[in-house]
Parts: sequence; structure tokens; C-alpha cells
Amino acid sequence: MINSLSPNGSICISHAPTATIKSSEIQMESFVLHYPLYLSPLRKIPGPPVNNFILAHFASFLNQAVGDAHDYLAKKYGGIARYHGLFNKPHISISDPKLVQQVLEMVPTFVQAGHKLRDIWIKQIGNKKEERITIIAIIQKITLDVIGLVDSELAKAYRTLFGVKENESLPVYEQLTHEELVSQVVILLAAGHETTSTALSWALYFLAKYPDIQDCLRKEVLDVFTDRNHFPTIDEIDQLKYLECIFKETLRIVPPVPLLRRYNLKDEIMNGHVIPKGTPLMISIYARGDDAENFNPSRWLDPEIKSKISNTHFLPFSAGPKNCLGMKMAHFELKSILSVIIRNFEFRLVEGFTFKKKLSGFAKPIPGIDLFVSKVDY
Ligand code: HEM
Repeated sequence: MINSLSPNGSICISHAPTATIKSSEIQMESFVLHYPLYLSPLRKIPGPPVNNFILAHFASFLNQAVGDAHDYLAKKYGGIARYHGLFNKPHISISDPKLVQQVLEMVPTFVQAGHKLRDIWIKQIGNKKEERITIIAIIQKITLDVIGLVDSELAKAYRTLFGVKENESLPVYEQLTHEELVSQVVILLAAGHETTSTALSWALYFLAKYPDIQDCLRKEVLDVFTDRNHFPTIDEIDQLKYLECIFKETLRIVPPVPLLRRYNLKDEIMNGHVIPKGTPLMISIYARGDDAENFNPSRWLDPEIKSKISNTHFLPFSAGPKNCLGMKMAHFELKSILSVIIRNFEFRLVEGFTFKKKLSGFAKPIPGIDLFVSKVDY
């Protein structure tokens, strides 16, 4: 077994008679240690030479503070640099802002989903001028797909929170049962895709209902999306201020989760009334007020209105310690998909088509929303 180093850094094998070491074992160890330097595709990325196969760069600059070590790599080797950790394992240090975005951003996943939806509708429309499409069915599949695509991250987070080993290491009375673990996954799936598909469907409905607003949004998007295959970055999505207004206005008028429920853990006095412990306390977050039903995205640009908005006035993601965990994801998912879709299609109401808002659970349109969809040919 490999367990020590000779003074010159080469590998010594000890504590085992030479005769008992299989040559395949030596070959394997040699392969593991040499692969990163001579065969791995990462070997071409610039980085400092390795002089010690076991400690690798822990024998040199990795002994410094983390910030200093990575600063050294960035200055000497640029925005992407290779270094080696224990047992010669290659690591990549990333400091190029574009690459940082590529690693940390979920936006490409959402844009990809937008492109997928676009391709499906382009196929459906074919050579026709326009096509009547029931939009929510496919949008639901796309948002479920997104959960699947970001699943690796979610799954990691999930495993960290509820991982079987971690769960098993807890005292029995604190462990989650198998059913509880399964229900957490179901909550995550439902919370993560029913909400976004509902919001996206309502946004398209409002844009079809108000063609001027739709044109205005498309004009803003076209300034950034130079061609139909444009793959926007997070900064470009952030730049679209009218899109942000449409996102907020849709959630204001039709919050996908319209009712919040809490139970008081002890008797409370509210406005002079005694509320016994355990009473269901329901908070409706539907918009209220004179102008509440009007779809007017520009209101979000009014500085006076903006200054009055607080967590208790605009609650589509709730507030407090149990608020929505996926708020940021939903924000970029909706805006990415909507920008791709509005860049590529025009939407028009189907005269005489009616639907209802579901009264309980998620505020879905029932039986769905049919719209006329046509391609944007520029
Ligand atoms: C437009 C999209 C979305 C809206 C409007 C929304 C809204 C909400 C609301 C109102 C709550 C309830 C909080 C409370 O009871 O106080 C909630 C909880 C939650 N949301 Fe979202 N959400 C959205 C998207 C997402 C996404 C994309 C994910 C994750 C991928 C997600 C994950 C969760 C989770 C895990 C909870 C906590 C559930 C629980 O503790 O029971 N949500 N969301």
C-alpha cells in the first residue's frame, strides 16, 4: 500500500512484503497518480507543476490562506487554472466572471427550457399563420422538466437536508420516516412546478388580453435578443425592467398560492379578541383595492408606489421563516422562459373561450387557457 514518501517525493511502498503486492495494484495506483498529469483532458489547463504526488500542491502554495492561494493562481495563470489537491486530484480554480456565471447560474437551464417550448410550438404551428394552443398543458411539462434539470442541485440540497445517512445518524425520535421523506420530495416537486407553470400561463393570458403591453414587452426583449436563438445571460435578463414589471404584476393579480395558513402555538390577543391556541389563521394574498383588478405593469415603475411596497403588501412568495425556498429560482425561471417565448411568438385571445380560476390550492385556470399563437418572423 502507498503510505509514505521518499525524500525526493517519489512513492515508497512499505508495510507489505513486495512479493504480496499484485502488479495490477501497482499499475492501478500508478494510473490514479499519473492520469491527472498525462491523460486527463484537464492537463492542458494552465497551472503550476506538481512535484509531490501525494500532497500535490498542499506541499507548496495551498498551505497559504484560501484567498491568497487562489489569488496567486488567477494572477499567474489567468481566469481558469488547474491545481492538484491530495493524491494529485485535479481541481479547477475559476476567477473569470463569465465562467463564474456559467458555474453558478441556473439561467442557462431556464433558457434551454424556453427554447424547448419554442421548438414544440414552432412545430405545432408548422406552415400555418397561427394555431390555437392550450398553453398550460405543455407549460406544465416544461416546468417539471426544469425541476428535473436543476434536480442535481436540488437533489444535493435535499440529500444534505434529509439524506438517509444524516437522517439515520439522528436520535430515533428526531428521524423522518420514509413517508415523511417521500412527502418532502412531493412538496418540492409540486411547489416547484405547479406554481411556475400557473404563473407563466397567467402571464401569457394577460399579454394576449392586452396586445399593447405585449408589444411593449417584445420591443424591450428585441433590443437584447438580437436573434431568435439568443441565449441570454443573467445580466441581460436583469436588464429587462418591463419584463420584471410583468412578472410582478402577474403575481400580484393571480398569486399562484393565494392563501397562507398558520396556527398559533399559544393563545393570542388580536385587536382585542382572544384567539385560542391552534386556531387556523388564514391570510389571503389576492390583490385588494380600487385599482386591484387592472393589469397595469407600469405601476411597478411608479416611484411613489414602489416606496410603499413592503413584505406585508406584496406576498406572492409569503414572508417570514417559512417563505418560499424557490423564490429566486422562480424569478429567473419565469423571466427567462417568458423572454424567449415573447421573442418568438405573438399571442391572441380566442374569442368566446372561457375558463375559471380554480378556487382552492394553486390558482390554476380551469380547464386551461386556449390562445392563438403565431410566429414572430424577424
Ligand atoms: C411563481 C412561482 C412560485 C410562487 C408564487 C411560490 C410561492 C410560495 C408560497 C406562497 C409558499 C408558502 C409559504 C408559506 O406558507 O408561507 C411557498 C413555499 C415553498 N416553495 Fe414556492 N413558489 C414558487 C416557486 C417555487 C419553486 C420554483 C420552488 C423550488 C424549486 C419552490 C419551493 C418551495 C418550497 C420548498 C416551499 C416550502 C413548502 C413548505 O415548507 O411546506 N417554490 N412557495
